[in-house]
Amino acid sequence: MVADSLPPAPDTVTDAHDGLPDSGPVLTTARFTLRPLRSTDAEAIHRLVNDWGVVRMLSRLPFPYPRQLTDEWIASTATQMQDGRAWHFAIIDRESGPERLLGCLGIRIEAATRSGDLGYWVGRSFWNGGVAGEAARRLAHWALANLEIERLTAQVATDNPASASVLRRIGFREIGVGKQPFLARGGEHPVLMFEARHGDLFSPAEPAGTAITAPPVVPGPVRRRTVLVAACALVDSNGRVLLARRPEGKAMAGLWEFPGGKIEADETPEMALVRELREELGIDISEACLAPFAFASHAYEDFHLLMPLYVCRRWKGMPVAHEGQTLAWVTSEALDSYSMPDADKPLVPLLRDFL
Ligand SMILES: Nc1nc2c([nH]c(=O)n2[C@H]2C[C@H](O)[C@@H](COP(=O)(O)OP(=O)(O)OP(=O)(O)O)O2)c(=O)[nH]1
Repeated sequence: MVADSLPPAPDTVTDAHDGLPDSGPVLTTARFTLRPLRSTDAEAIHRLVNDWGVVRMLSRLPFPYPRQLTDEWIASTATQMQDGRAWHFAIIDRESGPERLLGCLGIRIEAATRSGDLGYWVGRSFWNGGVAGEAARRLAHWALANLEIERLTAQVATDNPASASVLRRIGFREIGVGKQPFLARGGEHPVLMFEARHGDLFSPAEPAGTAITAPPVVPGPVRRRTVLVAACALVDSNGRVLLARRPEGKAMAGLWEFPGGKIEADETPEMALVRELREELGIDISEACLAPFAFASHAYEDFHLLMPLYVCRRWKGMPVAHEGQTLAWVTSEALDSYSMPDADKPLVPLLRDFL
């Protein structure tokens, strides 16, 4: 269990009310459903969390944990989600027949640093079954792909090695030690601090430890197929560039890219861009408005990307996301705060100087 986890401190402002709209994202893993909390979860949550073994690892909870605080906290989660301040979920076991709540997890957003703090706990009778890892991995992937954050943080009490290894298995990196007040323990306690960014998280298919295993030594140059992709920096009259965030389910989900796509066999790069921008954004550009600007040549693990980048200042229509992407008009000063694919990184300073 992560120290800075759920539920919040008793003095947290809450909007207690009866019954909650069951709205908000619902995520699934192989075994569990992660869904927004309901007022009817209170009894199960209180029973599981009001346990010294659980509470001592959660920084913000008193012990014993009063039932009334559970109700207030559940009510507050809906408001926090609506305001985009935090996203809380119940971990529901789908295999158990009638709904069985195993624990909770959530992410609190720190807008100023574009980061989200991950917290979770699992009821004692469900420990050692991989519940926290499976749920936290899903939430971490979802958050980095869908929320306005570029990194995740988490803290674990130093006497909670099981939780630290959950984070490592997901792909979190340890970045230091600190101290946190733990209400139930009546004072400060040392914590390990963790962080994960795009690219750190292991995919569900990757066996734990993949990233730290030394790659096999391959003699000679690695041969990869070259993929041709045309991309375009659309620049508006205020000098802002349009970036599109790759949606969940695609490779590099959550990273921001220049609109564009693969060049088909019978296409020129310009033809591909005219087609892609119509399909992806619903805008019409003319080939004559595409100014070649720079190119990326980058070795990804499974292919080599060759990507000409064009600049375009004139088009017809208003860009609208047609393929599940999120769009953002970004000033040149803000470009650095958007995580982009590795291939794009050398292009950003060139574009910033140009704008
Ligand atoms: N459009 C675009 N693609 C980029 C950028 N940087 C970068 O590495 N890429 C990569 C991501 C993809 O592997 C490939 C783009 O191809 P795509 O958009 O047609 O492919 P995709 O993975 O989204 O989807 P699919 O067509 O393969 O289903 O190039 C960029 O700035 N813009």
